[in-house]
Amino acid sequence: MDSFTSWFESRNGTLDSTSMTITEIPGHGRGAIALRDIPEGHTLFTIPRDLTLSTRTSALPSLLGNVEWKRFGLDVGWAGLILCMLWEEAQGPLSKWSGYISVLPSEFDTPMFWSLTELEELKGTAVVDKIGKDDAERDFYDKVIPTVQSRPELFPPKSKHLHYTLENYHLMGSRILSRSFTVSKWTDDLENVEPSGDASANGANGNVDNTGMEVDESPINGAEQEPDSMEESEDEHVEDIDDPSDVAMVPMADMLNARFESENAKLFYEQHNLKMITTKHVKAGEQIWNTYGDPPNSDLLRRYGHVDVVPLCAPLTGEGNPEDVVEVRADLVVSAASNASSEHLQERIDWWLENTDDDTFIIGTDCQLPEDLISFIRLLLQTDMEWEKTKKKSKLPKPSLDAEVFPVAIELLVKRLSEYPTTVQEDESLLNEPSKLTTRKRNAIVVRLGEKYILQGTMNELHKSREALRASEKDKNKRKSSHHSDATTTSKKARR
Ligand SMILES: C[S@@+](CC[C@H](N)C(=O)[O-])C[C@H]1O[C@@H](n2cnc3c(N)ncnc32)[C@H](O)[C@@H]1O
Repeated sequence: MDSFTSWFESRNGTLDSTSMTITEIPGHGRGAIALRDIPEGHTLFTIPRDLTLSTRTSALPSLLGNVEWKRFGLDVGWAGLILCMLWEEAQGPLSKWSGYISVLPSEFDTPMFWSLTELEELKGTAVVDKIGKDDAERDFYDKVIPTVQSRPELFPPKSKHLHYTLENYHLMGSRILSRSFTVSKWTDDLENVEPSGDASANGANGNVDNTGMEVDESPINGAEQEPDSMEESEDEHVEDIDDPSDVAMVPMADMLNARFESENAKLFYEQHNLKMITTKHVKAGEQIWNTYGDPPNSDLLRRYGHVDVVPLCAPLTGEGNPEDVVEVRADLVVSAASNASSEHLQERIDWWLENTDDDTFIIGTDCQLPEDLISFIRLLLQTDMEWEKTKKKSKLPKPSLDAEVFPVAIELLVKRLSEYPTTVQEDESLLNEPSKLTTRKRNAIVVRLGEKYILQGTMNELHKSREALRASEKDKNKRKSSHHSDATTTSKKARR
């Protein structure tokens, strides 16, 4: 770490080494530890914008030329930044970022690098379909290889097999996925900024924010020092951002780990610098945590290779990630509803997709059926006459949980649970013997068990609501009939 810190400071980064140090933390890789009590609002380190590594700051896009950059499709997605990182690495000590690239991790526990047997453990979860290995491979062959072959003076043929390999491409992609920030252009200077890909304008005016790591605009209470003009990075994952030149690697800021609701430092950005500032008092010896936006474990595992396990809130009990979710595909809803519904569903499904674009429903740890799911089930259950009315009014069915919806919803949850090859009990007993599990297997079990807890919890909540509905209907009928017999008695009395 010493050589990295020296490199960082030699490039005008500043680090308060009396307050924090970067060190190995068991189970977390490297992380930042407070060396003393640090007040809220304290600047831990500062990164000049031009020390961030992106397609705005690397010289490669301008050397290649904007027209060629676009011709090879490097302005779309992450291929451009990955190529910049491969190229910077190939420059060795001549690269401005050599002291940074050399300390980036070369091994990952993200599912991108799992064997097929390991991936089997994730069957049924939201992870498997989102790994994106094939898309990355396509970009490598369609964009990177043709670019490299077109300019031997920039990419010497003998360096091809050393640096511009598919394996390295995946490695750089994973580094971006787990460590990058969103660094947009500084708004005040937008007009002065050259089109992206021109290194002369690079980095002069970018705003930074980590892949999942955040920055805040709100004033910091009790700030030891408060920068004049500061913005906080948005809680926006780099995967979702529109402009790929906003994706940036931020040396030092990416050394901080994160844990559910534990953030005590955050990256703020100013016109020329990015600053890591404490957002809470941090005691000596404590870890300094950034935030990755508290995603569900399925996303944490896919992007970062670890999971969060903390106490869960009612209606769930035990431990897991409170932000966990289960995805339920619309086609599974259709199959759960098929016994109870009309045979001609395709027209309704097409209408639903046209009107909502919703083909997946999300259930969270509150274990409540989402309104859009209830509305979709009701659409499938409508009589032909009701369906004609819905079409005419162009209005989604009301999301009310009625007696007809319950059996379909319960059937749906049973079907969704059966997509996992193991049961809750089997997973729990596997987790009870941690010494028999690899980290990857343990993490896969935590992800799938978290999803199953939600499905089971939702089933319990549904049974409770159904009982409550039955009881209230019974009550209503009772009241109706006693009202009826009262009325009969009264009228009999009146007749007498
Ligand atoms: C932005 S980097 C943080 C620095 C990293 N630990 C390192 O050694 O360079 C993100 C990576 O740190 C690790 N990490 C972060 N938070 C963690 C946590 N709560 N538990 C385990 N690993 C964590 C994961 O490997 C993740 O991919």
